[in-house]
Amino acid sequence: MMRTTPMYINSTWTEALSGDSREIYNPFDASVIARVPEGGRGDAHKAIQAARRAFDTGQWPGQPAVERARLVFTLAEAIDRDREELARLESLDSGKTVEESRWDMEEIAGIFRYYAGLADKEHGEVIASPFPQTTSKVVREPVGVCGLIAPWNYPLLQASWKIAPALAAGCTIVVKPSEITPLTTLKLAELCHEAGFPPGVVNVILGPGAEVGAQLAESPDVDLISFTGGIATGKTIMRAAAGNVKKVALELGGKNPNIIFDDADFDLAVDYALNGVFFHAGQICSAGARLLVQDAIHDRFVAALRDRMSRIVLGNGFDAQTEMGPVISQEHLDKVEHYVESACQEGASLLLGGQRPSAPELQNGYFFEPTLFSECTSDMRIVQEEVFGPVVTVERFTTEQEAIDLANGTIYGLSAGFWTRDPDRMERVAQGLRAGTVWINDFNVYFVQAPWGGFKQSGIGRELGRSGLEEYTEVKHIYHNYATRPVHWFGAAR
Ligand SMILES: NC(=O)c1ccc[n+]([C@@H]2O[C@H](COP(=O)([O-])OP(=O)(O)OC[C@H]3O[C@@H](n4cnc5c(N)ncnc54)[C@H](O)[C@@H]3O)[C@@H](O)[C@H]2O)c1
Ligand SMILES: C[N+](C)(C)CC=O
Repeated sequence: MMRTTPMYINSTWTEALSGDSREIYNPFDASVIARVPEGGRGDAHKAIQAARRAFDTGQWPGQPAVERARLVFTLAEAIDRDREELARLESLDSGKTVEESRWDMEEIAGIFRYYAGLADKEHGEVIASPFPQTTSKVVREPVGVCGLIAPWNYPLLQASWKIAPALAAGCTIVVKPSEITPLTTLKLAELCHEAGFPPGVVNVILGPGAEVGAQLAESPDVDLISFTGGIATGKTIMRAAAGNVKKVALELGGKNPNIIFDDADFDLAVDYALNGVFFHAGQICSAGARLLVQDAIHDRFVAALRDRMSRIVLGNGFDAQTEMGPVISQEHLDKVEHYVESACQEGASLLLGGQRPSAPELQNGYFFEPTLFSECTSDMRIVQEEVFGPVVTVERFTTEQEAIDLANGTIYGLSAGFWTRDPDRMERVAQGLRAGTVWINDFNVYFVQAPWGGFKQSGIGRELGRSGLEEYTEVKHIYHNYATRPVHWFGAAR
């Protein structure tokens, strides 16, 4: 299957100004599945100008919110209709199992429905003015032109967390998917076209982050940049955004602790420890890749985990029996291997995996075996840094406070989970953990109604929920004096 899809700028299908293109690969076997334009700064500039005009002429932001809601809802219905095609495209492009991609598409349609529903629920607020014969009200207005930059691991899901609320709020958008996984976002552009968004409201551009993404971050014509991706890129974007003090929303990485207390439901905790890590071969920002296990159950837990991990079925995401696909690219595979080597050198005990699988049918793809390290300590790189692969580390602890301190002992604070039957401990530990999401007796749960985002260096701002819509609005206070009297303060005889 070979697709060729141009970029989408000002409601027009567009090749790159340079004429350059890029091949897109299936991580399962490194085969070429598509060729797309490779945009550059000039293409980004064109898209930004289209979004700027669409915003400044007011056609979209000035529309009644119910009208915007109608179009966002129409888009949700189109996504729902084409969800199987979208899911298959996502799996081809990212290597994740088609079953996982189906969940993503269901969730994505729900995200557009949710924000279509919220679009006309913003009523503003009347303030009790301290002055007579005046009124004071607070309204929310769309922030303007938004640059939306998405990563490769959940290409359409992460883009939709931005696109749906931005459109519902009345912003105009320039979307940049990861250059290696653009296919579902291009398909979404087709669905936006079909839904009938006015020209310039939705633009999708492609190309390398350091050019196209950087142009979005730097441009004085962009009012807000919302970015999901790695911490180093996030910092670069913050610096670039300083030029015009644009608003910045960042969803960055995580090194998420999953704490197993000795009073936990043992079998459930083992089961969910696997769910916490191995979806999409561990390439999840919220992967519970850092297990903290209490002394009394440590050895039994590690043995049970190792046993289940050894039975994970690797393969093509389109095969029904496949449980885990490849990682995204050769470059990423090299990075995972490098972390595994560093963990061995630092003294972690490799209990399983740690290498590429030997099965002949997996040799063309970017596969890595589920990998388990025990005897890990908090000073190891493998414990502190995001590996973003099918690798889990186990640290041992004795007391509750020690578990909290270990859990909080990284620069990240995206999510955290813990397992216990003690209701008092549930409250204490949930309060002690410094993370944007805390799961008690569960892991890796997210839904559109609840906010998502990170403490510490895991990010700035929140996506999803009402906060996800508020990110795309400016607060305006309107004060009206309807009985203005002279004050004669300056230059008048008193
Ligand atoms: N917090 C969350 O909700 C969340 C969700 C998904 C992924 N992530 C994080 O994303 C990372 C993996 O994604 P990735 O490898 O695609 O990240 P990345 O930072 O390499 O790239 C993300 C996007 O930024 C673009 N980009 C790269 N350099 C840029 C620059 N200088 N200026 C502007 N844009 C630039 C890329 O082209 C891509 O579209 C992981 O760290 C993961 O934890 C976080
Ligand atoms: C936010 N989430 C869990 C959907 C994807 C993180 O990579």
